[in-house]
Amino acid sequence: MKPITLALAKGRTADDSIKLLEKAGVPFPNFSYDSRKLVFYDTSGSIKLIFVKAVDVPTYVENGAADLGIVGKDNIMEAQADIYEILDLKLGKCQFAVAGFNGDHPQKNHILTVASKYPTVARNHFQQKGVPVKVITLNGSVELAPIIGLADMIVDIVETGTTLRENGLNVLEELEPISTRLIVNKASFTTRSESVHTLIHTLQTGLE
Ligand SMILES: Nc1ncnc2c1ncn2[C@@H]1O[C@H](COP(=O)(O)OP(=O)(O)OP(=O)(O)O)[C@@H](O)[C@H]1O
Ligand SMILES: O=P(O)(O)OC[C@H]1O[C@H](OP(=O)(O)OP(=O)(O)O)[C@H](O)[C@@H]1O
Repeated sequence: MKPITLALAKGRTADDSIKLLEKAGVPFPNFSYDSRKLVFYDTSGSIKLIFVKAVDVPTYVENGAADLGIVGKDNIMEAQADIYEILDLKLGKCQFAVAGFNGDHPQKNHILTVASKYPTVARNHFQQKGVPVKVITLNGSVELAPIIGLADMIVDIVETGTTLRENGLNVLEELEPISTRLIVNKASFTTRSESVHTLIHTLQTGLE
């Protein structure tokens, strides 16, 4: 039978995700960070793991290039992809937050500028509050934006709080808790039901 394809997010949660799969009884013995390989198979040959940039995992899954994906809730929310979110794998725990300088009082008629690696999340948050903002998209070092005056505040991930603290910023508002999730392509959920459900069940067992 054709293997099912699992897209695994590269980056800081990859190692724990591989360990979780291994604990659940799905080892990828050839997986190695040292090689430049991007495709791996489990021992049974029934799961094809593709190693992709975290931000791209929802795209692979939504378009059926992968049947399942392991990726952070941050990237799922930003992508707004039409997929099923099935399991909380409880890895990579952090939180979305609005951050800035405490005591900043925006002047009247001044439209707030918000910098973020997650422009859709930022826009949606302020839209829901009815606060008009201009969103500036950055790809990293987002905490720099309020310091150098590029933005009034940021929407970013906070884990330990060290990056905010070391840059003199504070959490102004706590948003969605983030963790790594298992996502599934909607068509695969039905057409590859048996293989998909076996992997879901296996991962569930690994979480216990
Ligand atoms: N402190 C943290 N900062 C960023 N992401 C975190 C943190 N803690 C957990 N995560 C989770 O880890 C995932 C991968 O983060 P990582 O920074 O490795 O990837 P990335 O955002 O694609 O990085 P880059 O584009 O800088 O390579 C995030 O999507 C998030 O779900
Ligand atoms: O609360 P903390 O434990 O300090 O973690 C949060 C920081 O980690 C992430 O940055 P990352 O290391 O991915 O760097 P980049 O986004 O600047 O590339 C995130 O964007 C914050 O800057």
